[in-house]
Amino acid sequence: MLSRKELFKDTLKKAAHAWKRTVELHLTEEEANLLRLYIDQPGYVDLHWVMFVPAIKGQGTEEQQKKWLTMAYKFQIIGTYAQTELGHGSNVQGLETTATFDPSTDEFIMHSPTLTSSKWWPGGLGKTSTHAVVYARLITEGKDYGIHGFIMQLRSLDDHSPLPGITIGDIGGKFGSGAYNSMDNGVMRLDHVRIPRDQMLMRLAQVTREGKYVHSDVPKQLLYGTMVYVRQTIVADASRALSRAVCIAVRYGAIRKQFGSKAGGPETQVLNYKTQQSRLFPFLASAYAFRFVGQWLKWLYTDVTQKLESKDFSTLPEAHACTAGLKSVTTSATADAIEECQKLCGGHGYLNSSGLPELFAVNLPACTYEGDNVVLLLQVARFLMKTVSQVASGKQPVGTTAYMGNIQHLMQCKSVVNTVEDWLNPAAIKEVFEARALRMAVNCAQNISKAPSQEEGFEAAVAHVQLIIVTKFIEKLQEDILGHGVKEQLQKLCGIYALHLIHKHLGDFLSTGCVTARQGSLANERLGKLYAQVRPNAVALVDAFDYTDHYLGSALGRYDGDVYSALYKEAWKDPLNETVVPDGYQEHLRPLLKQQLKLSRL
Ligand SMILES: CCCCCCCC/C=C\CCCCCCCCCCCCCCCC(=O)SCCNC(=O)CCNC(=O)[C@H](O)C(C)(C)COP(=O)(O)OP(=O)(O)OC[C@H]1O[C@@H](n2cnc3c(N)ncnc32)[C@H](O)[C@@H]1OP(=O)(O)O
Ligand SMILES: Cc1cc2nc3c(=O)[nH]c(=O)nc-3n(C[C@H](O)[C@H](O)[C@H](O)COP(=O)(O)OP(=O)(O)OC[C@H]3O[C@@H](n4cnc5c(N)ncnc54)[C@H](O)[C@@H]3O)c2cc1C
Repeated sequence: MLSRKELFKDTLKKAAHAWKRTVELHLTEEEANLLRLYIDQPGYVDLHWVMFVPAIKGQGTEEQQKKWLTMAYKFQIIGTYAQTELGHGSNVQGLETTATFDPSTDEFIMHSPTLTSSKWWPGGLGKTSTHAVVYARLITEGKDYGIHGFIMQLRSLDDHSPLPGITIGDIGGKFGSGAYNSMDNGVMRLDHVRIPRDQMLMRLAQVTREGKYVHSDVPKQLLYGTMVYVRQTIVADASRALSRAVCIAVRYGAIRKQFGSKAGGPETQVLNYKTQQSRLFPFLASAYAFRFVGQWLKWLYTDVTQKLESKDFSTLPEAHACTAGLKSVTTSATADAIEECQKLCGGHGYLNSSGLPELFAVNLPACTYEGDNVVLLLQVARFLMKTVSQVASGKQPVGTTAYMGNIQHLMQCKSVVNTVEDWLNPAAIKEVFEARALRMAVNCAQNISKAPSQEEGFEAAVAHVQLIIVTKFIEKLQEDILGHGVKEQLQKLCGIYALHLIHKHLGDFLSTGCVTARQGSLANERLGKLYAQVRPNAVALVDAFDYTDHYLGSALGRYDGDVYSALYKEAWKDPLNETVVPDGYQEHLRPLLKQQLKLSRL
């Protein structure tokens, strides 16, 4: 119910309090991150910790890190990541802001040459950040060397006013009433602003005192390293958001009753309807699947980072493909699922007090920020096409594409499934996912020379990423899992995750010849049985996420199931209910009613 200004101020207050507690309690970085999660409101700190600090860590020299990170870690400065412009977001190489080296003063001149070169979107830029890593075209000795990162001070550390030559503001209200409106996404124009040469982030490339451009012996893609890092964290965010929505919808589904009473008996819990289960349980399974793949992705990222430190860049393309692909598939599925959970809760799901509208509005932009999901999947397609051509020339693929090495078998195999029970076999499931992904990638690679099709590449990328998620779920189940019967429940969810994808993408599986129509219908039959088996434990499976009522913020998703009293209480909190007769009655309602009354008496 807060206005934009109040909401923004509230975010500042919460962030300042969280930082105070972080310091007082000597929280570790991991604990401090958890604190941000509990605050649960997008704010400038996200950009400071998730992008500004990592950008300096990844692209700054040791000296630069020492200088800037020392201040950033103590919150003496607040930073953001200023890459996107009004005219270009996806196409990073198309950015227009310039950083022209002036050897006479040993400075860069930072400038926005056009309206479309205005920085547009960076979180925290609008009203909060004192500093930013600004991405701009480096020009020296008259030559344009493309996009590089620069540290800029934006606002005075004394009175917070923008420094000379810098025009900054907020870009305006965003989707939803609360949601991302707590964040001051900003616009910035630079008018020949001078910064010292040593504020260019110089780990990947340097400009010498004389103005000579020198590139280090590291891949230039490391410039995109911060985005790889954040995409990896977004997968974990998506799984959390999805599990919150599912928790609300499952708990409410167990409370809500409609129809089906026989001889005056109780009505049916909506969760018992098969249609409700077939819409909802795939989301429950996806929430677990995304959590497991997110844990694996975190491991992959750490592994790649360690390799990069010892100058082994071999796994960088795979890390890019995995983070880009998983970020896309998990955030798109999550946004769709939250919206569907709202429908699964009927009319009450549309109320703000259900918690679902806010959850949707906060998570929807994850499909766009940190790389539009379609653009990122096209990057995965590019990686797959390269891998296919390497396999064709005899190179053995590794990591998540290792299955492509089994090309002879996977291009021809027919699924071994013959009965409904056969679809319980993880090896049978994995084989059809591998065969589908490989065949789609190979078909796309073969067609590229004839008529390049973006959609074919996109679909092949989706198939590959879904294979990764299914595989990581299956691998998780090979680990020791504590708790009586827990593994069995997870096996059922794994089955649901994989089989619902076969159901959804049956066209792909049929057209690539991986499964027959009969096998497809056996998969559906198996899926129906799994839904029935999961139903008795559905509430326990969402309770296992261990969310407090406060964190869930939903009248429908309450742990105690006392949904109706909660909805009733929430309704009375609405400002419209502060007075019995509404504001506006005297000016607009009363005269109207009186006039109609007069007319009717004539
Ligand atoms: C004591 C301690 C106290 C600590 C206290 C802590 C307190 C804690 C408080 C808070 C913590 C917060 C908790 C964390 C919670 C997480 C919250 C998450 C919130 C997120 C907020 C997000 C904000 C959003 C920010 C943004 O959106 S930033 C902007 C993002 N922009 C994009 O993503 C742009 C997308 N476009 C691109 O990436 C590129 O343009 C492109 C599409 C990849 C194309 O690139 P290019 O033009 O160069 O073309 P290509 O020719 O296609 O590529 C060339 C080759 O490069 C390869 N490539 C491309 N990208 C990469 C990459 N990233 N890595 C590696 N390689 C890459 C590509 O494959 C090509 O290779 P080739 O071999 O085929 O040539
Ligand atoms: C809430 C939010 C926070 C953000 N925070 C930041 C931030 O802190 N810092 C920052 O720098 N940026 C930030 N951004 C910007 C964000 O990174 C960009 O919006 C994003 O990268 C998408 O770029 P775009 O807006 O240019 O979309 P566009 O590329 O213009 O996309 C428009 C449409 O075109 C399609 N499209 C584009 N290129 C292709 C292609 N090659 N092939 C096929 N289809 C294509 C897309 O799929 C999409 O449907 C934020 C954005 C949002 C929404």
